Amino acid sequence: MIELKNVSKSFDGIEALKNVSVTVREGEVFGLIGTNGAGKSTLLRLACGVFKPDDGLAIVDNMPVYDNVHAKAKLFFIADEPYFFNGATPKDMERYYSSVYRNFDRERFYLYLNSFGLESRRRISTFSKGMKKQLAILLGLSAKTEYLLCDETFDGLDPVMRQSVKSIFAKEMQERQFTPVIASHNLRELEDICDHVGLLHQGGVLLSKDLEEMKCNIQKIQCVFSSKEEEKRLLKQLDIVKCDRRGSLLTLTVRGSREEMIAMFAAADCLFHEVLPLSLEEIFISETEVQGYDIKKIVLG
Ligand SMILES: Nc1ncnc2c1ncn2[C@@H]1O[C@H](COP(=O)(O)OP(=O)(O)OP(=O)(O)O)[C@@H](O)[C@H]1O
Repeated sequence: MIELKNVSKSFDGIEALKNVSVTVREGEVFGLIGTNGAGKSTLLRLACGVFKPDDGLAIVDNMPVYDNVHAKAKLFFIADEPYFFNGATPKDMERYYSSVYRNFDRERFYLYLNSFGLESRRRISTFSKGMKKQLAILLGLSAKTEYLLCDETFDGLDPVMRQSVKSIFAKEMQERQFTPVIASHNLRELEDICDHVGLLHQGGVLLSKDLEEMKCNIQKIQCVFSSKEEEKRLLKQLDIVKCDRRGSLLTLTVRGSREEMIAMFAAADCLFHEVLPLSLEEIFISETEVQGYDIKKIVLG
């Protein structure tokens, strides 16, 4: 488990994080979302012991991580601009990380490299930005650390690559203790990947919740009512977050459980109704609205 307990960090008077507490449990994919400058990189750097908190504690598996090689050996951090040695090839980087991480799986690294079509002896400086990100992910996965901290690593990966990385994450999570933490400024980049999402805003945590838990509480329903009267009657009973109308077709975002909605709409006089899946953005709109925030001003959809 990674625990940040009341951590604060400032840089020359700029408060990057203020009294932030976050817990990342083992075996879940933790998404960290926030706009540019919200404090995501600072939080990840505190979590992996690159920075020392001004106040509070960063703990990995019950060990303070700063200046602690045992705790640090459990983490691999992929920076937003991955660092590679000057003139290095993927093979050179493999050699380096093999010497740093004692469980580094060389065989798997070359298998991954091959399946991603990256050449082991080509200079990394000739790779595209996306290829560099892929390589950083493959090095991080092959290091076999329990925690993989990814700073904007998914942003900019093409859909096919995202899917491949997602499947590898799922496979690794099945095979061993593996907990990825993925920071992004874009909710869509985290869609379908995360089990838990923490929202950072102006150096503080606005919310930190399980996606399943959030999904249980909000539903999207498309429906056509048999009459205006029936529409009015049912809408009055619902806790509506959003209502879009196209002719007689209504698309409603409503607070409540799926079972509750199915029962209400089945009992109502509808010509048609269907409960649909919600996007992460729609869930966040509802969650942050309760706290008086406009999500569109906090993160980019
Ligand atoms: N080394 C540093 N020196 C000075 N200020 C810094 C440093 N690192 C971060 N900051 C400041 O701390 C705040 C949080 O920055 P941070 O990089 O953690 O945000 P972020 O959420 O990762 O942003 P982005 O999405 O743009 O990468 C910003 O105001 C930034 O200017």
